[in-house]
Amino acid sequence: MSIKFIASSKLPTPWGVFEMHGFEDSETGKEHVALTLGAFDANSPILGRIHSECLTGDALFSLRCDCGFQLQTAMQNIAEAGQGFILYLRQEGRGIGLLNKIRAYELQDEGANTVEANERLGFAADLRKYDMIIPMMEQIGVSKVRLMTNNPRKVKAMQSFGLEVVERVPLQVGKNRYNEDYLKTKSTELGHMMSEHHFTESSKG
Ligand SMILES: Nc1nc2c(ncn2[C@@H]2O[C@H](COP(=O)(O)OP(=O)(O)OP(=O)(O)O)[C@@H](O)[C@H]2O)c(=O)[nH]1
Ligand SMILES: [Zn+2]
Repeated sequence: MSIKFIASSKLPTPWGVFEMHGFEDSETGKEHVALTLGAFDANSPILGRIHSECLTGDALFSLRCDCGFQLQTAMQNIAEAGQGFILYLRQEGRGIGLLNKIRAYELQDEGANTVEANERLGFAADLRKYDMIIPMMEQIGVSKVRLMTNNPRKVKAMQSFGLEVVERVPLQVGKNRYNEDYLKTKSTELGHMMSEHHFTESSKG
């Protein structure tokens, strides 16, 4: 693996002033980011999120998915807890990239679900890998986590790297009429842990 820490700076946001840490993956050319808030004690579990890039949801306010809502809620939860981290991983479109995601959306506009669309384009449903988080977690000094996610793959990935997931904190926010089917497919075909009950609530850390 070829992840190198490059630099840190402040990142003021509506939820608080985070520290932003930049990393370079010389193998893929990807630039990953970690946000941290507060001072970490190595022995206590830290509230955090691993978030995969979604330009459409995170930056362009798309209602096709829940990504932007999850990111904002995670930042808010961290601010309320007074400490926490977000690893923002540049693996757009579950690893297929932005342009292929737009191709997949085109197929979804014609009736395919999110998994079928990937498969019709010749991709697996989820191409993401998480090994870049090992040096990122080491750099920010966190090894015990309360992980905000509904995705069991993220929990398993962390555990397989020797990181301790003390608790999974559900993050079910942002359901709307445009992403209802997408969220259903995530739950039935991608294994996401979602309950109807949580859809409308923001999950508090
Ligand atoms: N290929 C594809 N990617 C999508 C689609 N909708 C969203 N994505 C991508 O799916 C990824 C979602 O990542 P995360 O927000 O980390 O979440 P997750 O794996 O759903 O798990 P959670 O932690 O429960 O949110 C992002 O990379 C999005 O760009 C889609 O219809 N097709
Ligand atoms: Zn998204």
